[in-house]
Amino acid sequence: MYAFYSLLVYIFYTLFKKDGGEEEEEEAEGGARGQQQPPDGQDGAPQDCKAFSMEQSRRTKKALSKDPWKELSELDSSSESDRSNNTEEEEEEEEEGLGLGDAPTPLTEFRSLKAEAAVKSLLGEKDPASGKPSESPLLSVISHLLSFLEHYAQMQQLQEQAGEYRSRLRKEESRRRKQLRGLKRAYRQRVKDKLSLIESLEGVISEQQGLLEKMHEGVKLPSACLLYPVAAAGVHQLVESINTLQGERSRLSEEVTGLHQQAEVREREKQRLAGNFHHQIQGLKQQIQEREEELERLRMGTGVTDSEKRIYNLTVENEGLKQSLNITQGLLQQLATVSAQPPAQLVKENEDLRTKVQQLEATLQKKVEELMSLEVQMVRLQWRKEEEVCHLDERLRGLQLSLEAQKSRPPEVQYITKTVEVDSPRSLQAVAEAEERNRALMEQLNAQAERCQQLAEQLQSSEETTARLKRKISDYDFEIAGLRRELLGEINQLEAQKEQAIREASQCSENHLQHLREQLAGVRQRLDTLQPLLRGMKSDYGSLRGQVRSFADCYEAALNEARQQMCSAIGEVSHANRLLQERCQREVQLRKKYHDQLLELKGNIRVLCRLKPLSKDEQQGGEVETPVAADPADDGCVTASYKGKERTFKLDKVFLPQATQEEVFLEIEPLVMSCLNGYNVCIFAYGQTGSGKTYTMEGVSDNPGINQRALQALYQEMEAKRDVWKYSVSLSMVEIYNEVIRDLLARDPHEKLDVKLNPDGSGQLHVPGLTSVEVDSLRQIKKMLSLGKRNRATYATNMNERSSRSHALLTINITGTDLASGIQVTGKLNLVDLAGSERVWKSGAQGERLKEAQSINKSLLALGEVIQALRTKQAHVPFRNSKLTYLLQDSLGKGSKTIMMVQISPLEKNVGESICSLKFAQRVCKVELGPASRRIDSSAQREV
Ligand SMILES: Nc1ncnc2c1ncn2[C@@H]1O[C@H](COP(=O)(O)OP(=O)(O)OP(=O)(O)O)[C@@H](O)[C@H]1O
Repeated sequence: MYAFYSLLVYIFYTLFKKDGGEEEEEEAEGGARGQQQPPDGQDGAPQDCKAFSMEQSRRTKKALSKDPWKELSELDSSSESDRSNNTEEEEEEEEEGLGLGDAPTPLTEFRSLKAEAAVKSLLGEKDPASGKPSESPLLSVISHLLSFLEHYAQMQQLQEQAGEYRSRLRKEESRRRKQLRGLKRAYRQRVKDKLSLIESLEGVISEQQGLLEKMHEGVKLPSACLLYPVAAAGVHQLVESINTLQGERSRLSEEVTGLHQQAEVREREKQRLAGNFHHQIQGLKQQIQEREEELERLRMGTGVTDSEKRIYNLTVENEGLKQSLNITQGLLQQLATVSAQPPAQLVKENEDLRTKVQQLEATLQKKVEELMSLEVQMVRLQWRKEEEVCHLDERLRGLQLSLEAQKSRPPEVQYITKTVEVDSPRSLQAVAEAEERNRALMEQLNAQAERCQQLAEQLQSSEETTARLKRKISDYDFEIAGLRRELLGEINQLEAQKEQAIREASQCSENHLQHLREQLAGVRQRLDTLQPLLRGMKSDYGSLRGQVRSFADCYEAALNEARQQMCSAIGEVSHANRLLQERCQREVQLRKKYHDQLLELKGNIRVLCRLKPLSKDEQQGGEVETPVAADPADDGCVTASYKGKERTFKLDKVFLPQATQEEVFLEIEPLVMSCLNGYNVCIFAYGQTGSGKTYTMEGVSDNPGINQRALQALYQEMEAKRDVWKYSVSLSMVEIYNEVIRDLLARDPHEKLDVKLNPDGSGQLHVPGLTSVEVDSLRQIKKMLSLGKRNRATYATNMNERSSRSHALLTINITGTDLASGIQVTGKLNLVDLAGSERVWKSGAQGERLKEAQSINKSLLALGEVIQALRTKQAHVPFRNSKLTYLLQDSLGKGSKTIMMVQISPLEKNVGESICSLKFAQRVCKVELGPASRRIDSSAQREV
């Protein structure tokens, strides 16, 4: 409020104090104040008006005295080098000067209204709406001011509200998102937990089922081990206790089964071994007895062959005994393996027994070997003895035979005696011979007797040897008997040791078995005590099973519930989001509306910027990085980097390169449509050659631009309103080339036209001789447009060159008559495709080109001057300085609605031109044409 009252006091003071002589200073001050804008880019707030010092005022004056458009006019004459030296400095100055005095402030608004009111009061004008004389300027100014301030305050409030809503919306969104995330996380965790619980429970159930089945099969397992404190400790503890009990149970059952089996096997083995041992001992005893008998028989002088056989048999038996010993050893080993497990004592005992048996075996083996060697010796001796005896017997037999033969000789001697008696001489000789023979025979006999004697002696000695040998044999036999006795004793000892070992082993097994039985009894006792618990557990298990079965349903139900909750939460959030978004959109629309209203009130020229996309050739040429770019976050901002410096330009709207023709048209559609309500609208495309002006305005055959779309939209609207309004549309097309106006719809487009004041005294401009075609359909308009285009093309020597060197102007005049009241409104739509704004002088153009450049520059400079005059609200606006501005006077003047479309080529090589265009655009932004006014002719109003 304080600011408001301060402002009012200041306004009154200014109003009553100042007169024409001080106007300039006032303007400068106003400009300075107008420039003040809050740092956040909002339009200037009035409260700081007093705060700005005289220094601001001085700066403003300086800025105003430096007219940027003067620079352009100097361009033709000044040299390139001079300019390049000064460019930086001038640009800086321009930067500072930009926006001075143009910002919409209450004071400027007030001033314009004051001036308007003063003019009206001077002319004695009446209010066109009410027909009453105009109010006192002060009152109207104050009322305007108040309404403006009201609007402004409302707008501020709405902006604040919108900001608040937006921040609240953001907070709400983030909170909802967080909530949603938390819910999702909790839900996922719950699902995971439930699944793991189900898995563990399923495992427990399957185990329990298996156990139950085993129990049902009669396996006496320590099922009581399965018992555990149920439920109270929770499912988790239950699972753990079940697992541990299960482990203990299975371990115990295995142990018991193993012990049972061990005990049985050992019992069987023990019995079998005992039987085997007994049997073997019996067999050994029998064998020893047999061997004793055999030895006895040997001692009795049984034949050598039998002894051999006996020895062989004994050896075989010994082998058998060895084998049986091996078997016994194997069995003992098996027994040791069977009982190898836990009782270490048994293992040790078995080991001892085995070593003992091995020692015994070794001793037995030694003894058997000794016995065998003795037997072999004995057999050899017997053989020798028997051989000798045989030899002696044969000799004796031979001697006896020879003796008997000698004894049978006497008949031969008798024959010799007889012969001697019969024949004496001869008988004497014969007797002598016989006696001789008898002597010889006697000698032989004596020799034989001696021989017999010798033989008898020999026989005697051999008999003595035989007796000696027999004695030796008996000695050997005795020795063998002793050895056998020893062997028997050892065998007995061994047997005793074996029996002792078996006894010890069986005792040990018995003890172990007893121990196992005791353990089993203990386990059984535990089983008995745990049996009731097991029964309880069974019931618990049953209930648990039931719980588990019902858990799935509960779980499903919980899931569904959670899902429903989530859905409803999401629905709520999305609903709230939607509401907030709608609200936000409404707020944004409202804000835009108020902003537009504000602009409309101020009558600002709206400046739109369109960035041309890179063509395929440009993209292939590697020019993808562009120095001019739009800010995606702020659709009113465009930045350009030039010589390492980045400049930001704030415009009303910036279209990205990918913006479509439709998007561009949608932005300007409301303005175009206001023609139907009696407004003058002008849309002009500005930019260097090739930046897309013609594309935006005319478009291409399959993608029309603003011109065609505007006409189409106007026709659609006229069609829609045809019951209420009657419209008539006329169209004209001109081209301005080298400051000459040519009619593009005329039969002879070469004819030069001129702009003149309408002789009807309305103060309106007209072009005498300009063809204005009444059109009543879109088709006809299209025909006219193509005719104009054709004429322009036919007229041009080089169409492309020409098109960029001339301004094309399409004017549509619409007169609407309200069928009910008869009120007439007249609107005008000027659609202008300007010539390229580039600096042709740079190329050193000569002749025709120089003339073209000069005329383009002249017209564009004139446009700049007009803009500057409008911006600074000069009393005189130099519309007549060029054909272009003169033609556009209705559209650029007060009460008109104007849109400037700045076309920008984002290429590096064009950045200088682009920055120039953007600077010009920013200046145009600041132009205030005042509130748009309708052209209404109520003279034709009917009596209703
Ligand atoms: N937004 C766009 N999308 C696609 N192509 C475009 C766009 N803007 C311009 N072009 C293309 O760029 C080329 C030059 O465009 P255009 O002729 O409209 O430029 P201009 O500024 O009118 O040039 P001049 O001043 O010489 O008439 C044309 O081929 C046109 O099709």
